Amino acid sequence: MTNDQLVLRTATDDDYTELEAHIHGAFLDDVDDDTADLNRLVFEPDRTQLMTDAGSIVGSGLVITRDMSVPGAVVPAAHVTGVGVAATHRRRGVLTALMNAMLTEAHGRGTEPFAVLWASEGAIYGRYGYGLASSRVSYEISVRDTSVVGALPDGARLRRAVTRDVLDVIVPVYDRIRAARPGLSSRPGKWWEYLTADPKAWRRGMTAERTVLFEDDGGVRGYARYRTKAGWGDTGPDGEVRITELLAETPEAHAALWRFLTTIDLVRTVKYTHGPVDDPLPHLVTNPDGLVGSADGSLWVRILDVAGALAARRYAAPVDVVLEVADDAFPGNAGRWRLAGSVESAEVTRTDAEADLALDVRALGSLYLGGVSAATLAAGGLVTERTPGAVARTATAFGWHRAPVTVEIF
Ligand SMILES: CC(=O)SCCNC(=O)CCNC(=O)[C@H](O)C(C)(C)COP(=O)(O)OP(=O)(O)OC[C@H]1O[C@@H](n2cnc3c(N)ncnc32)[C@H](O)[C@@H]1OP(=O)(O)O
Repeated sequence: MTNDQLVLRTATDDDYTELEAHIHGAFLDDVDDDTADLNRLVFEPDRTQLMTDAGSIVGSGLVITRDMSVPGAVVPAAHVTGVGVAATHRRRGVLTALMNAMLTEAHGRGTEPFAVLWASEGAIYGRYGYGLASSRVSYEISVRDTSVVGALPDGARLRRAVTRDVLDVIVPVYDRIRAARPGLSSRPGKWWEYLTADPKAWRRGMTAERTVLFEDDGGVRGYARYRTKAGWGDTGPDGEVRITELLAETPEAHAALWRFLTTIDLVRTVKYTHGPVDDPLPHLVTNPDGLVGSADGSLWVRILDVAGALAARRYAAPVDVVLEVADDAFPGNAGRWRLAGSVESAEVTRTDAEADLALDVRALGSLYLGGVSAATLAAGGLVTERTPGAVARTATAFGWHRAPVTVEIF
């Protein structure tokens, strides 16, 4: 027994200031005067769940309304963030209550067939039906050992700018790339304003953010947002470039942006933490050994509506398969589903037919963005093959020609 007076409720606009302090506290930080109002730009109080104790906030979970690209489609997805429980109130089920409330609200809308989040710690979210669905590659590039060489194509040029001054040209580039790349999120409303606000507190010892644009006859075809830091060591200059995001629509733009970033005078190290696992960079540099890359998990997907989610995406090869799904939290997802899909269309219906594959909703979340193979999960015992050959067929169909990537931690 405790003396807690815990109340679970939806936030209002008036909760903002206390909520900011609470979330910063949960993440071991203080609210900075410069940034205190920034999150308000993207705050959705009516989708924010709070736990209060005697009226004070002790737990939070935010859902943000955005779309996410999936194989062959762009789908509304509940973007879950701002999860924090006060250190005084941990390990007694507050997160579980908040997560149930967030997922129930998103499920009840009927428009978001899945929820997605970045985990602060990978051990937390599997229990709520989230599956690890993508990885990112973090590069630390020693530019003395490797770089991208070559010249700008005729008619092409690079231009440097303050990011906020060139939103009119980079937003369309982002949106065109996003439409075809699983894992990228829409940036509706004030998202761009928020992401490019560039307050000092976000710089962590680096310069203000700059953007380099690649332009050719077709207009702006790629950009990289980045910061620099001067440094001097015993053997001379030791500067650093940190890339915020790099997006290119053409091979020329991709190569030119990386060439620029890996050949800036006085720079010895280039860091980027949002590389896609299928980035051509290792094949372009003069020496791939100079690219120190480590992959770790990024997006976690929770399927809220099996039929809606599977019908929303497309499949790399024709597939006709019966999936038997287990889902304790949302029983409407459980049972057998027949998926008939291809690159053009997908249909999902309830069926009594024998299952070809059996899997938990968590495994389905891992498969959803096309970044984790059904064969990998089957090898781990997380997908069970009931019909011989079903894993191979499903692995091919659920895969995609571009790996999921996310260039922003939301
Ligand atoms: C999407 C995002 O926003 S990610 C950010 C998550 N937030 C943070 O990391 C901030 C610091 N941490 C916290 O605020 C809290 O510890 C939280 C939110 C991670 C967990 O909140 P709690 O209220 O303690 O979780 P709750 O008591 O509901 O735990 C539910 C289960 O998760 C487990 N769990 C909770 N946190 C962790 C963790 N960090 N690592 C492993 N297991 C965990 C609990 O042991 C419990 O397990 P059980 O179901 O087997 O009993």
